[in-house]
Amino acid sequence: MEQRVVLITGCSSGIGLSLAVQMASDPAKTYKVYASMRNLAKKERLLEYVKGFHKDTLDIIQMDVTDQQSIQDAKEKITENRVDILVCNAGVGLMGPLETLSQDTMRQILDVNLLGTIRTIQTFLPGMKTRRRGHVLVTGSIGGLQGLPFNELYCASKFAVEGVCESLAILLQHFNIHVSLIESGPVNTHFLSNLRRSESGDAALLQVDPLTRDLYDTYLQHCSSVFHSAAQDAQDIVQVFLEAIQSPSPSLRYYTNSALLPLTSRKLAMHDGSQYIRAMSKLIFSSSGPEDP
Ligand SMILES: NC(=O)C1=CN([C@@H]2O[C@H](COP(=O)(O)OP(=O)(O)OC[C@H]3O[C@@H](n4cnc5c(N)ncnc54)[C@H](OP(=O)(O)O)[C@@H]3O)[C@@H](O)[C@H]2O)C=CC1
Ligand SMILES: CC1=C(/C=C/C(C)=C/C=C/C(C)=C/C=O)C(C)(C)CCC1
Repeated sequence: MEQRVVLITGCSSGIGLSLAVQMASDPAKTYKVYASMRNLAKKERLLEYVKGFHKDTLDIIQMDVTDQQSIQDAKEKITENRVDILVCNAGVGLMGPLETLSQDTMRQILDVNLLGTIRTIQTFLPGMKTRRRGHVLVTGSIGGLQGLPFNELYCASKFAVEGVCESLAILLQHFNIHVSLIESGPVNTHFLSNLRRSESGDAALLQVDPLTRDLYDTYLQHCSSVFHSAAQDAQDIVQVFLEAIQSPSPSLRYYTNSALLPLTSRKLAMHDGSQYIRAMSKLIFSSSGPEDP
């Protein structure tokens, strides 16, 4: 049977790397994986994982999702001249009080997470439409479904990606193209160490009022304990990707961690949003307690 051609962005580490390794190592050689990364100097880690298995199932190519020319060049390296499964996974985190974020930092996050995802889809969508076949998968986040304090820009980028995918999914039904978001909570990857903080770092933080600084400290402690105690492994996320990829009728959303669902449904339980805000505030800041108005 003809191999299914897969392009994955952000394969230098984390979820992208694990997904590329798993798909390229499929014993039936079902997939031809183009594992893309913005910096090919980082390809050794991926090569170590696949060892000798990859000759006809893996190609590592350069692709920076913030650079349209680099996406175009990557497209031209796909010898099959088609992509059946497109995985938009590249992304960066950003944490810090909103008022400390520089214009450049905010632009960079939106450029990678939102516009990078859009550019990638724009480039490969026309081919899928012509062939009336394709599956676009995007690494979504709890931060795309509900607000997280001190993650305003990151959440804005991931909420926006939800809007792009949900809107496209309605249209693309007419082209037999599926869109799926793989919604993850915390995952043990390089995400936390790679995440951007405010450009001007500690100096900007010192300008912020003391209550915000205290709450930020509490959040950072909470976040690191959540990542240590409840984070999933990239391999768990890969299993959910494969479930979506192998489904004859893929859904728009897949949740990697059922523990997230109660919080997500709180958001919808009261239409004015108050229940979710109260629950999340209590979970994260319970010891600090909100000040009386
Ligand atoms: N880890 C988590 O807790 C969660 C992560 N996610 C999402 O998962 C996705 C993957 O992150 P994860 O594996 O966790 O973290 P990693 O930091 O390990 O991986 C991120 C990948 O994105 C790449 N990347 C960053 N900027 C660009 C760019 N301009 N062009 C191409 N690639 C780029 C990185 O490359 P480089 O090495 O060059 O920086 C890296 O390969 C992201 O979209 C993230 O938002 C969602 C929910 C939870
Ligand atoms: C408090 C709390 C949570 C906090 C999650 C956090 C802080 C997640 C951060 C996620 C990031 C940064 C994702 C990136 O894509 C959970 C686990 C939802 C549920 C239990 C209570």
